[in-house]
Amino acid sequence: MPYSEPGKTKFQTDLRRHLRAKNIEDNLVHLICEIAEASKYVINAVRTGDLGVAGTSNLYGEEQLALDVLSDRIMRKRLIHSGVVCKIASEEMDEIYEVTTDSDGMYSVAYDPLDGSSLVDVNLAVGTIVGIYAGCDLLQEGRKQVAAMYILYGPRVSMVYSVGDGVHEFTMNHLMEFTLTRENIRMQPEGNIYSPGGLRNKYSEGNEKFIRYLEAKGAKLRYSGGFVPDINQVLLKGKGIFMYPALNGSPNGKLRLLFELNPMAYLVENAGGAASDGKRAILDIKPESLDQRAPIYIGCSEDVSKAMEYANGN
Ligand SMILES: O=P(O)(O)OC[C@H]1O[C@](O)(COP(=O)(O)O)[C@@H](O)[C@@H]1O
Ligand SMILES: [Mg+2]
Ligand SMILES: [Mg+2]
Repeated sequence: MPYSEPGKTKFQTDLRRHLRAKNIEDNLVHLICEIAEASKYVINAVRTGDLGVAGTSNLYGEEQLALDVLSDRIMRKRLIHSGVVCKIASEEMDEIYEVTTDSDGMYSVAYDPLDGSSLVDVNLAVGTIVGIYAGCDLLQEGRKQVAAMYILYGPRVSMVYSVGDGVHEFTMNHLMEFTLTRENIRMQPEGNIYSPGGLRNKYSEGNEKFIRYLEAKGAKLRYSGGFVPDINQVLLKGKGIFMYPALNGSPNGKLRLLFELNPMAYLVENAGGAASDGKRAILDIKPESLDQRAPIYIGCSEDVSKAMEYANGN
């Protein structure tokens, strides 16, 4: 048999090897691999776990499913025992969890353990979203993230990550290992897919006009109601826009800055796309609270610029 190096065959590059080539701290390599490991238990829970409610609610007052609670516990335990995390914030926890006060070489992690969990009862794709910061401050602008990733639990399990040096997709193989499937994903300037969240009868006139503009240029509607698969489609096809705008009665839209928007904005910007709340880049918003929400337009840069023009009534 011809010689092949560990972690790399003619067909496969594993995640750890890919990360090691990125010239980042060993602790960060370890952390990203630990999160990828945790996702194996989350997918197992999604595939075979209890689909019922947990009987509790999260800090947004939303009813938690048993799967939300279990996925959160799986992620949290893995992060606590990773030895490289000082603070953890989760969409399903009321407060920041402090693992240690020692900040030396440590990271903080904000995550949504099971995004789109209301879709599990109809067997649609869901995901886990993660943003990583160096040190122990979680209330920083998203631009300060040193890494972001999501795991998509679809017909296949895939993982997309960036440490600021390209955006890369890995897919879980039959041994539950993540192997490289697409490297240096890039978005085109303009797209032909649109994914509009929120009740249309609560859209502003500007947002309505933007939808009409997209339809007039021949863009196709593609909205599953799961942020991870919807973003994954826009990002991997490289052409499209996802939006969850301000709505009448919900000026900050629905999606959460720390747990959902910042990691996705980091990934999309690193792939050459853009993400805005209608006025400024998502990654430039300084969060004031854990549960902060923001409107979002995210995807191809020219489509996002156009959305901002319409949102601001130009
Ligand atoms: O039901 P809507 O209003 O279309 O909202 C869909 C959005 O809400 C979410 O389900 C919110 O996430 P959670 O499931 O983590 O609460 C996103 O995945 C999705 O983009
Ligand atoms: Mg979510
Ligand atoms: Mg969630």
